[in-house]
Amino acid sequence: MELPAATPAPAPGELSGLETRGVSAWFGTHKVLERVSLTMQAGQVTALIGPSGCGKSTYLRILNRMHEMTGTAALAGQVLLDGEDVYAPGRRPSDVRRRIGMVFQRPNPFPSMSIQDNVASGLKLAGIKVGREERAHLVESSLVRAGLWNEVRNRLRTPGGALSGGQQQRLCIARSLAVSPDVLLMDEPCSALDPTSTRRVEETIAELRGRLTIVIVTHNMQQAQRVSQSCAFFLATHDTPGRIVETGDTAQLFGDPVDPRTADYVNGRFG
Ligand SMILES: Nc1ncnc2c1ncn2[C@@H]1O[C@H](COP(=O)(O)OP(=O)(O)OP(=O)(O)O)[C@@H](O)[C@H]1O
Repeated sequence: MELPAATPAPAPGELSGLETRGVSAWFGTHKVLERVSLTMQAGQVTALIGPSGCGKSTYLRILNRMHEMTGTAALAGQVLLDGEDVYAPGRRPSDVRRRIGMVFQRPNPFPSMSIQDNVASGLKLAGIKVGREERAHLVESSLVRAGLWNEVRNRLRTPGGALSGGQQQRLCIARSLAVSPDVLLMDEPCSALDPTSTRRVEETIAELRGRLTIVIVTHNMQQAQRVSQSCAFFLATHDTPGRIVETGDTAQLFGDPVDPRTADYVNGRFG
């Protein structure tokens, strides 16, 4: 599947990269991640792959401080956005979540709210006040960047819930983009979509590359290869928590993996 070329990257220094150092995680006494260190390059798409239950979603939720919303959750290690610890004392989780947005497995627009209000709701939730004109501009530019503008420009006041599943997912991407995040986390964003909608979301990801940093969890090996430049393979066993087995350039990890467990997984021999 041919995807459009990435837009030219902004000047170096304008984009934020993300890095974790020795991140471990628990739910109660159950340790689910073990010392995960990973660099997610600014402006690139990093795919997290691995069998069910190896901790990919937990890791993603740690990156924007959603993990701590679960009562029993604990963690150790560091998450650095532009070199600064997002868990530093005094740093507000809501500020972190504005800079590091998230798109979920199932599209979750506000169904009875209009398309334009859905996009603008991200601003409201983040406490960002804008005038009417700027709001309209942000709604349009966010929908353009999410690849949805042409399909909805004549029905901005109709409910978000009336869109197709794929369009709803792109609406959720637009909602995230409206607050100008540095990083967009995507947790299996196409798993509830048909192949055509999946392709459209993948095109959107390709168009966003170079404009912000993207981290995507996917079970779809073809998708990981189509959309990402870097890849991390997670694995947990019956009695050991999830950890990274191998990380690197996507083409290399799929074409010439170093670890035999990576080779088995990317070639569909388990998981
Ligand atoms: N809220 C929770 N409370 C307790 N345990 C949890 C919770 N969320 C996840 N876990 C456990 O943490 C481990 C990792 O789960 P996680 O969802 O991060 O894995 P995953 O690799 O994303 O799986 P999948 O690919 O199936 O989504 C699993 O053992 C899971 O049961």
